[in-house]
Amino acid sequence: MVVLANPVLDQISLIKSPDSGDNLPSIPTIDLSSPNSPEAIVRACKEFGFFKVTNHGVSMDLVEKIEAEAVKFFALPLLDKEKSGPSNPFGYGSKKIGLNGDVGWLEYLLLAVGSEPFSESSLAFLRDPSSSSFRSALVEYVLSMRKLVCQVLELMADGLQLKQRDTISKLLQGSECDEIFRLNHYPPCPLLQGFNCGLTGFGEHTDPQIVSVLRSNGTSGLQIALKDGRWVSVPSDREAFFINVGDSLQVLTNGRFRSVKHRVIANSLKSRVSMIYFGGPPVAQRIAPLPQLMEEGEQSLYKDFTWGEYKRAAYKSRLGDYRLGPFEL
Ligand SMILES: C=C1C[C@]23C[C@@]1(O)CC[C@H]2[C@@]12CC[C@H](O)[C@@](C)(C(=O)O1)[C@H]2[C@@H]3C(=O)O
Ligand SMILES: O=C(O)CCC(=O)C(=O)O
Ligand SMILES: [Fe+2]
Repeated sequence: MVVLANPVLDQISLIKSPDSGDNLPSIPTIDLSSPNSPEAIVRACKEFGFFKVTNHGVSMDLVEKIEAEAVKFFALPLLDKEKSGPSNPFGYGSKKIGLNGDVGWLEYLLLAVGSEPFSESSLAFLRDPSSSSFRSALVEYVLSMRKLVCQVLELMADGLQLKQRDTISKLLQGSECDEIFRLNHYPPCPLLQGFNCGLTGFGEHTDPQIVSVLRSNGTSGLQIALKDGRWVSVPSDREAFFINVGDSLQVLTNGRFRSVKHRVIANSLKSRVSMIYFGGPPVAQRIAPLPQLMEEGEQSLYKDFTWGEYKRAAYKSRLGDYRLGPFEL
Protein backbone atom coordinates (compact mmCIF):
# COMPACT_ATOMS: atom_id res chain seq x y z
CA MET A 1 0.00 0.00 0.00
CA VAL A 2 1.31 3.42 -0.94
CA VAL A 3 0.88 6.25 1.55
CA LEU A 4 1.17 9.75 0.18
CA ALA A 5 1.66 12.57 2.62
CA ASN A 6 -0.35 15.08 0.64
CA PRO A 7 -3.80 16.15 1.84
CA VAL A 8 -4.95 17.11 -1.67
CA LEU A 9 -4.59 13.51 -2.74
CA ASP A 10 -6.26 12.11 0.38
CA GLN A 11 -9.67 11.47 -1.10
CA ILE A 12 -8.64 10.37 -4.58
CA SER A 13 -8.17 6.63 -5.01
CA LEU A 14 -5.02 5.03 -6.27
CA ILE A 15 -5.32 2.37 -8.93
CA LYS A 16 -2.85 -0.45 -9.34
CA SER A 17 -1.36 -0.42 -12.84
CA PRO A 18 -2.90 -3.20 -14.94
CA ASP A 19 -0.70 -6.13 -15.90
CA SER A 20 1.32 -5.70 -19.06
CA GLY A 21 -0.63 -5.99 -22.27
CA ASP A 22 0.80 -9.39 -23.26
CA ASN A 23 -2.41 -11.33 -23.71
CA LEU A 24 -4.75 -8.41 -23.99
CA PRO A 25 -6.61 -7.76 -27.22
CA SER A 26 -5.95 -4.49 -29.00
CA ILE A 27 -8.59 -1.81 -29.42
CA PRO A 28 -10.50 -2.27 -32.69
CA THR A 29 -9.74 0.38 -35.28
CA ILE A 30 -12.37 1.12 -37.90
CA ASP A 31 -11.43 2.85 -41.11
CA LEU A 32 -14.64 4.66 -41.96
CA SER A 33 -13.81 4.60 -45.66
CA SER A 34 -13.54 0.80 -45.74
CA PRO A 35 -16.41 -1.25 -47.21
CA ASN A 36 -16.11 -3.63 -44.23
CA SER A 37 -16.74 -0.93 -41.65
CA PRO A 38 -20.44 -1.78 -40.93
CA GLU A 39 -19.66 -5.34 -39.81
CA ALA A 40 -16.49 -4.21 -38.01
CA ILE A 41 -18.45 -1.60 -36.04
CA VAL A 42 -21.05 -4.13 -34.95
CA ARG A 43 -18.35 -6.61 -33.91
CA ALA A 44 -16.54 -3.93 -31.89
CA CYS A 45 -19.75 -2.79 -30.18
CA LYS A 46 -20.62 -6.35 -29.16
CA GLU A 47 -17.18 -7.30 -27.94
CA PHE A 48 -15.82 -4.04 -26.50
CA GLY A 49 -18.47 -1.31 -26.67
CA PHE A 50 -15.58 0.81 -27.84
CA PHE A 51 -13.59 1.45 -30.99
CA LYS A 52 -11.27 3.91 -32.65
CA VAL A 53 -12.17 5.56 -35.95
CA THR A 54 -9.80 6.77 -38.64
CA ASN A 55 -10.54 8.47 -41.97
CA HIS A 56 -13.25 10.39 -40.16
CA GLY A 57 -13.05 13.58 -42.19
CA VAL A 58 -12.94 15.89 -39.14
CA SER A 59 -10.54 18.79 -39.60
CA MET A 60 -7.41 18.37 -37.47
CA ASP A 61 -6.95 22.15 -37.53
CA LEU A 62 -10.30 22.49 -35.80
CA VAL A 63 -9.41 19.83 -33.21
CA GLU A 64 -6.10 21.55 -32.51
CA LYS A 65 -7.81 24.90 -32.21
CA ILE A 66 -10.14 23.55 -29.50
CA GLU A 67 -7.20 21.89 -27.75
CA ALA A 68 -5.23 25.17 -27.80
CA GLU A 69 -8.23 27.11 -26.43
CA ALA A 70 -8.69 24.47 -23.73
CA VAL A 71 -5.03 24.70 -22.72
CA LYS A 72 -5.39 28.50 -22.58
CA PHE A 73 -8.53 28.25 -20.47
CA PHE A 74 -7.08 25.76 -17.98
CA ALA A 75 -3.95 27.95 -17.61
CA LEU A 76 -6.08 30.86 -16.33
CA PRO A 77 -5.95 31.75 -12.63
CA LEU A 78 -8.36 29.63 -10.58
CA LEU A 79 -10.55 32.63 -9.77
CA ASP A 80 -11.09 33.36 -13.46
CA LYS A 81 -11.94 29.74 -14.18
CA GLU A 82 -14.35 29.65 -11.30
CA LYS A 83 -16.27 32.53 -12.89
CA SER A 84 -17.39 29.91 -15.42
CA GLY A 85 -18.79 27.70 -12.70
CA PRO A 86 -19.29 26.19 -10.24
CA SER A 87 -20.27 23.06 -12.09
CA ASN A 88 -23.85 22.21 -11.20
CA PRO A 89 -23.33 20.10 -13.32
CA PHE A 90 -22.42 22.61 -16.09
CA GLY A 91 -19.50 24.99 -15.84
CA TYR A 92 -15.97 24.72 -14.52
CA GLY A 93 -15.20 22.00 -12.02
CA SER A 94 -12.07 20.87 -10.26
CA LYS A 95 -11.63 17.46 -8.60
CA LYS A 96 -15.35 17.06 -7.82
CA ILE A 97 -17.20 15.06 -10.46
CA GLY A 98 -20.98 15.24 -10.46
CA LEU A 99 -22.95 16.15 -7.37
CA ASN A 100 -22.72 12.96 -5.33
CA GLY A 101 -19.25 12.89 -3.83
CA ASP A 102 -17.04 11.58 -6.65
CA VAL A 103 -13.55 13.03 -6.98
CA GLY A 104 -10.70 12.74 -9.45
CA TRP A 105 -7.38 14.31 -10.36
CA LEU A 106 -8.75 16.64 -13.02
CA GLU A 107 -10.34 19.92 -13.84
CA TYR A 108 -12.97 20.28 -16.52
CA LEU A 109 -15.42 22.43 -18.36
CA LEU A 110 -18.80 20.81 -18.90
CA LEU A 111 -21.09 22.51 -21.41
CA ALA A 112 -24.69 21.91 -22.46
CA VAL A 113 -24.82 22.33 -26.24
CA GLY A 114 -28.41 23.45 -26.92
CA SER A 115 -30.23 23.60 -30.26
CA GLU A 116 -28.31 26.66 -31.50
CA PRO A 117 -24.98 25.37 -30.16
CA PHE A 118 -23.82 27.38 -27.15
CA SER A 119 -25.95 30.42 -28.04
CA GLU A 120 -28.06 30.27 -24.88
CA SER A 121 -25.25 29.25 -22.58
CA SER A 122 -25.78 30.19 -18.98
CA LEU A 123 -21.99 30.45 -18.63
CA ALA A 124 -20.87 34.06 -18.54
CA PHE A 125 -17.48 33.29 -20.06
CA LEU A 126 -19.03 31.81 -23.22
CA ARG A 127 -21.13 34.94 -23.72
CA ASP A 128 -18.14 37.21 -23.22
CA PRO A 129 -16.93 38.79 -26.51
CA SER A 130 -13.36 37.81 -25.59
CA SER A 131 -14.39 34.14 -25.96
CA SER A 132 -15.89 34.57 -29.41
CA SER A 133 -13.18 32.63 -31.25
CA PHE A 134 -13.39 29.77 -28.69
CA ARG A 135 -17.17 29.78 -29.02
CA SER A 136 -17.13 29.69 -32.82
CA ALA A 137 -14.61 26.82 -32.77
CA LEU A 138 -16.86 24.95 -30.31
CA VAL A 139 -19.87 25.45 -32.59
CA GLU A 140 -17.95 24.16 -35.58
CA TYR A 141 -16.65 21.21 -33.56
CA VAL A 142 -20.12 20.21 -32.40
CA LEU A 143 -21.39 20.37 -35.99
CA SER A 144 -18.53 18.05 -37.02
CA MET A 145 -19.36 15.69 -34.15
CA ARG A 146 -23.03 15.54 -35.24
CA LYS A 147 -21.90 14.62 -38.75
CA LEU A 148 -19.44 12.01 -37.51
CA VAL A 149 -21.94 10.43 -35.12
CA CYS A 150 -24.54 10.31 -37.89
CA GLN A 151 -22.07 8.57 -40.22
CA VAL A 152 -21.04 6.04 -37.55
CA LEU A 153 -24.64 5.30 -36.54
CA GLU A 154 -25.70 4.81 -40.15
CA LEU A 155 -22.84 2.36 -40.73
CA MET A 156 -23.87 0.67 -37.48
CA ALA A 157 -27.45 0.35 -38.79
CA ASP A 158 -26.09 -1.19 -42.01
CA GLY A 159 -24.05 -3.65 -39.95
CA LEU A 160 -27.16 -4.55 -37.93
CA GLN A 161 -29.03 -5.01 -41.23
CA LEU A 162 -31.67 -2.46 -40.31
CA LYS A 163 -33.69 -1.46 -43.40
CA GLN A 164 -33.72 2.21 -42.46
CA ARG A 165 -30.16 3.55 -42.19
CA ASP A 166 -31.33 6.38 -39.96
CA THR A 167 -33.06 4.17 -37.36
CA ILE A 168 -30.46 5.04 -34.70
CA SER A 169 -28.94 8.24 -36.08
CA LYS A 170 -32.31 10.01 -36.17
CA LEU A 171 -32.46 9.78 -32.38
CA LEU A 172 -29.56 12.26 -32.30
CA GLN A 173 -30.91 14.67 -34.88
CA GLY A 174 -33.17 17.63 -34.44
CA SER A 175 -33.20 20.60 -32.16
CA GLU A 176 -34.41 18.75 -29.05
CA CYS A 177 -31.35 16.50 -28.73
CA ASP A 178 -29.58 16.49 -25.43
CA GLU A 179 -25.92 16.95 -26.27
CA ILE A 180 -23.09 17.72 -23.86
CA PHE A 181 -19.53 18.76 -24.55
CA ARG A 182 -16.77 18.23 -22.04
CA LEU A 183 -13.14 19.36 -21.86
CA ASN A 184 -11.05 17.51 -19.30
CA HIS A 185 -7.58 18.46 -18.11
CA TYR A 186 -5.60 15.96 -16.04
CA PRO A 187 -2.52 17.71 -14.66
CA PRO A 188 0.58 15.54 -14.22
CA CYS A 189 0.98 14.00 -10.79
CA PRO A 190 4.76 13.70 -10.20
CA LEU A 191 4.30 12.41 -6.65
CA LEU A 192 3.40 9.02 -8.07
CA GLN A 193 6.36 8.69 -10.39
CA GLY A 194 8.02 5.34 -10.00
CA PHE A 195 5.13 3.68 -8.13
CA ASN A 196 3.33 0.74 -9.62
CA CYS A 197 0.05 2.61 -9.40
CA GLY A 198 -1.70 5.69 -10.70
CA LEU A 199 -4.01 8.31 -9.33
CA THR A 200 -7.63 8.20 -10.45
CA GLY A 201 -8.22 10.96 -12.98
CA PHE A 202 -11.80 9.96 -13.80
CA GLY A 203 -13.15 6.94 -11.94
CA GLU A 204 -14.67 3.92 -13.63
CA HIS A 205 -18.11 4.46 -15.13
CA THR A 206 -20.24 3.99 -18.21
CA ASP A 207 -21.64 6.94 -20.13
CA PRO A 208 -25.44 7.16 -19.90
CA GLN A 209 -26.05 8.56 -23.42
CA ILE A 210 -26.32 6.75 -26.78
CA VAL A 211 -22.70 7.35 -27.86
CA SER A 212 -19.76 9.49 -26.81
CA VAL A 213 -16.94 10.61 -29.09
CA LEU A 214 -13.61 11.16 -27.39
CA ARG A 215 -10.43 12.77 -28.61
CA SER A 216 -7.33 13.31 -26.52
CA ASN A 217 -3.89 14.82 -26.86
CA GLY A 218 -0.88 12.50 -27.01
CA THR A 219 -1.02 11.57 -23.31
CA SER A 220 -2.37 8.14 -22.52
CA GLY A 221 -4.40 7.34 -19.39
CA LEU A 222 -7.74 6.09 -20.70
CA GLN A 223 -8.50 2.46 -19.93
CA ILE A 224 -11.49 0.29 -20.83
CA ALA A 225 -12.77 -2.82 -19.08
CA LEU A 226 -13.07 -6.03 -21.08
CA LYS A 227 -16.04 -8.39 -20.69
CA ASP A 228 -13.97 -10.48 -18.28
CA GLY A 229 -13.21 -7.45 -16.10
CA ARG A 230 -9.57 -6.96 -17.11
CA TRP A 231 -8.54 -3.39 -17.85
CA VAL A 232 -6.82 -2.44 -21.10
CA SER A 233 -4.95 0.82 -21.68
CA VAL A 234 -6.01 2.70 -24.77
CA PRO A 235 -2.94 4.02 -26.63
CA SER A 236 -3.50 7.70 -27.33
CA ASP A 237 -3.88 8.84 -30.91
CA ARG A 238 -4.19 12.59 -31.44
CA GLU A 239 -5.57 12.12 -34.94
CA ALA A 240 -8.29 9.59 -34.21
CA PHE A 241 -11.61 9.59 -32.39
CA PHE A 242 -12.77 6.94 -29.94
CA ILE A 243 -16.43 5.94 -29.86
CA ASN A 244 -17.98 4.68 -26.62
CA VAL A 245 -21.24 2.74 -26.58
CA GLY A 246 -23.40 4.34 -23.88
CA ASP A 247 -26.06 2.78 -21.64
CA SER A 248 -28.89 3.96 -23.93
CA LEU A 249 -27.42 2.16 -26.96
CA GLN A 250 -27.05 -1.01 -24.88
CA VAL A 251 -30.81 -0.80 -24.20
CA LEU A 252 -31.71 0.06 -27.83
CA THR A 253 -29.92 -3.14 -28.90
CA ASN A 254 -31.45 -5.16 -26.03
CA GLY A 255 -28.00 -5.89 -24.63
CA ARG A 256 -26.37 -6.93 -27.92
CA PHE A 257 -23.98 -4.00 -27.61
CA ARG A 258 -22.19 -3.32 -24.34
CA SER A 259 -21.98 0.01 -22.70
CA VAL A 260 -18.25 0.18 -22.02
CA LYS A 261 -16.86 0.69 -18.55
CA HIS A 262 -13.91 3.09 -18.71
CA ARG A 263 -11.70 5.22 -16.48
CA VAL A 264 -8.73 7.58 -16.68
CA ILE A 265 -5.50 7.31 -14.71
CA ALA A 266 -3.56 10.54 -14.36
CA ASN A 267 -0.09 10.54 -15.90
CA SER A 268 2.80 11.22 -13.55
CA LEU A 269 4.68 13.42 -16.04
CA LYS A 270 2.44 14.79 -18.78
CA SER A 271 -0.91 16.54 -18.79
CA ARG A 272 -3.77 14.95 -20.59
CA VAL A 273 -6.39 17.04 -22.35
CA SER A 274 -9.47 15.33 -23.70
CA MET A 275 -12.61 16.54 -25.41
CA ILE A 276 -15.75 14.48 -25.38
CA TYR A 277 -19.03 14.94 -27.21
CA PHE A 278 -21.92 13.06 -25.57
CA GLY A 279 -24.88 12.32 -27.85
CA GLY A 280 -28.16 12.03 -25.97
CA PRO A 281 -31.65 11.99 -27.54
CA PRO A 282 -34.51 14.40 -26.71
CA VAL A 283 -35.61 14.03 -23.07
CA ALA A 284 -39.02 12.70 -24.12
CA GLN A 285 -37.47 9.97 -26.30
CA ARG A 286 -38.47 6.47 -25.26
CA ILE A 287 -35.44 4.24 -24.80
CA ALA A 288 -36.44 0.66 -25.56
CA PRO A 289 -35.07 -2.17 -27.71
CA LEU A 290 -35.54 -1.46 -31.43
CA PRO A 291 -38.38 -3.75 -32.61
CA GLN A 292 -36.54 -4.31 -35.93
CA LEU A 293 -33.72 -6.00 -34.02
CA MET A 294 -35.78 -8.31 -31.86
CA GLU A 295 -36.00 -11.94 -32.80
CA GLU A 296 -39.25 -13.84 -32.59
CA GLY A 297 -40.28 -14.31 -28.97
CA GLU A 298 -37.40 -12.15 -27.67
CA GLN A 299 -38.36 -10.16 -24.57
CA SER A 300 -37.01 -6.77 -23.63
CA LEU A 301 -34.39 -6.96 -20.88
CA TYR A 302 -35.41 -3.50 -19.67
CA LYS A 303 -38.38 -1.60 -18.28
CA ASP A 304 -39.78 1.14 -20.47
CA PHE A 305 -38.28 4.56 -19.79
CA THR A 306 -37.54 7.89 -21.42
CA TRP A 307 -34.12 9.47 -21.74
CA GLY A 308 -35.28 12.19 -19.32
CA GLU A 309 -36.15 9.57 -16.69
CA TYR A 310 -32.86 7.76 -17.15
CA LYS A 311 -30.83 10.95 -17.06
CA ARG A 312 -32.53 12.11 -13.86
CA ALA A 313 -31.72 8.80 -12.18
CA ALA A 314 -28.16 8.84 -13.55
CA TYR A 315 -27.44 12.25 -12.12
CA LYS A 316 -28.52 11.04 -8.68
CA SER A 317 -26.09 8.13 -8.86
CA ARG A 318 -22.40 7.80 -8.03
CA LEU A 319 -19.97 7.53 -10.93
CA GLY A 320 -19.25 3.81 -10.52
CA ASP A 321 -22.85 2.71 -9.87
CA TYR A 322 -24.45 0.21 -12.21
CA ARG A 323 -27.04 2.68 -13.46
CA LEU A 324 -28.98 0.31 -15.69
CA GLY A 325 -29.66 -2.05 -12.76
CA PRO A 326 -32.93 -0.42 -11.59
CA PHE A 327 -34.20 -0.39 -15.20
CA GLU A 328 -33.67 -4.11 -15.81
CA LEU A 329 -36.59 -6.53 -15.89
C1 LIG B 1 -21.23 11.17 -10.78
C2 LIG B 1 -21.77 11.62 -11.87
C3 LIG B 1 -21.05 12.45 -12.90
C4 LIG B 1 -21.95 12.30 -14.10
C5 LIG B 1 -23.30 12.38 -13.45
C6 LIG B 1 -23.15 11.35 -12.34
O1 LIG B 1 -24.09 11.47 -11.31
C7 LIG B 1 -23.22 9.94 -12.99
C8 LIG B 1 -22.88 9.99 -14.50
C9 LIG B 1 -21.69 10.91 -14.78
C10 LIG B 1 -21.48 11.20 -16.26
C11 LIG B 1 -20.49 10.25 -16.96
C12 LIG B 1 -20.40 10.63 -18.43
C13 LIG B 1 -20.25 12.15 -18.65
O2 LIG B 1 -18.94 12.56 -18.31
C14 LIG B 1 -21.27 12.93 -17.78
C15 LIG B 1 -21.26 14.41 -18.14
C16 LIG B 1 -22.61 12.29 -17.90
O3 LIG B 1 -23.52 12.60 -18.64
O4 LIG B 1 -22.73 11.28 -16.98
C17 LIG B 1 -20.97 12.61 -16.32
C18 LIG B 1 -21.79 13.32 -15.23
C19 LIG B 1 -21.13 14.62 -14.74
O5 LIG B 1 -19.90 14.75 -14.77
O6 LIG B 1 -21.88 15.48 -14.27
O1 LIG C 1 -11.15 12.29 -20.25
C1 LIG C 1 -11.25 11.18 -20.75
O2 LIG C 1 -10.40 10.71 -21.48
C2 LIG C 1 -12.50 10.35 -20.48
C3 LIG C 1 -13.48 11.07 -19.62
C4 LIG C 1 -14.80 10.41 -19.53
O3 LIG C 1 -14.91 9.23 -19.60
C5 LIG C 1 -15.99 11.24 -19.36
O4 LIG C 1 -15.85 12.48 -19.29
O5 LIG C 1 -17.10 10.68 -19.32
FE1 LIG D 1 -16.99 8.61 -19.77
